[in-house]
Amino acid sequence: MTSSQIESYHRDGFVILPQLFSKAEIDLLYRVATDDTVTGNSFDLNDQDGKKTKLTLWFTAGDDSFGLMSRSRRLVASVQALLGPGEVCHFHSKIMQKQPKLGGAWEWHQDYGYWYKNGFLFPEAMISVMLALTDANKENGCLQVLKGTHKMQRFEHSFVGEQQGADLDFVHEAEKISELVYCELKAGDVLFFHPNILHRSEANLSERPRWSVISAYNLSYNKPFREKHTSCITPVQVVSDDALLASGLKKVSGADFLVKEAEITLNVK
Ligand SMILES: O=C(O)CCC(=O)C(=O)O
Ligand SMILES: [Fe+2]
Repeated sequence: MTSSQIESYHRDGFVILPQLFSKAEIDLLYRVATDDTVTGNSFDLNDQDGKKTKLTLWFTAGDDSFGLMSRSRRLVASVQALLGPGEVCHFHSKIMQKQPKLGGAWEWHQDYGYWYKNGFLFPEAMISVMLALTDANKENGCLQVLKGTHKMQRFEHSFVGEQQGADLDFVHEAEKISELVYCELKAGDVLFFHPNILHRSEANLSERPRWSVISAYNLSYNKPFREKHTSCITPVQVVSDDALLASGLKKVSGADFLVKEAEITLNVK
C-alpha cells in the first residue's frame, strides 16, 4: 500500500486496491464460496422491502481457503498500514450472496453502528475489507459510500427490516454535503472502508450474481465488553501470499458460524 493510498483512506474513508487477488485465486475462492459448507450455513436478512440478503458469517480465520485469504500477508499488511500500530486481529468474515433478481438491499448504515452495540470502544481500531468474488457494478447492487462521512462519527442506529439502519434525518443531511460514490469492483479488487463511513447497496435486479467476502479486522487493544467471540482480540496468524493457491481447494468446514438468533445486533426484538 502506497502513502497516497493510505492518505486517501484517511481523507475519503475508503480506498480500492485493484487486482489484489489473481484470477486463479478468485476462481478457487468462488468454488469454495458456492460449496454447501458455505451456502448451507447462510442465513437471510430481510431488507425493508422484504427482499432477502443472504450471508454466511464465521469468526475464526482457519486453514480453509478463505482463512488463508484473510490471513495473507498482503491483506494483513494493508490493514496494518491503514490502522497503524497494534496487533491486527480477524474479527469475522462473511460471504455476501446477492443472487440474481433476489438479492436484497442494505440500508444506509455504518459498520460501527453494529459494532458499537457489540461494545467496541475504539472505531479507529476497526476496518472492513471487501473482496469482490464477481464483478460488482450499479446493475447488480455494488456498494455505495458517502465519501468523507467517516469524519462525522457514529449515528444512532435502529432496526430497518432485520438490519441496522442509520437515523435518516442525519443521513439526509450527510447526503446534501457528501459525494455519493458507487464502488464498482472487478473480481479480485479489494475495497477497504472505515467503520464510520455511511454505506448501502441496492437489491440485485440483474441476471448476474454479486458475490463478495467482507473481512472485518480489529486491533487487540480494542476489547469489546459485549462480544463473546474472542477472534477479535486474538492476533491473526499471518500466512504467506502463496499459501492460498499452494493449499488447493479447502472448504470452510467446521468454522464457528454465526447463528442469527444469538447475535444482539441482528435479533429483532
Ligand atoms: O454487501 C453489501 O452490499 C453491504 C454489506 C454491508 O454493508 C455489511 O454487511 O455491513
Ligand atoms: Fe456494512
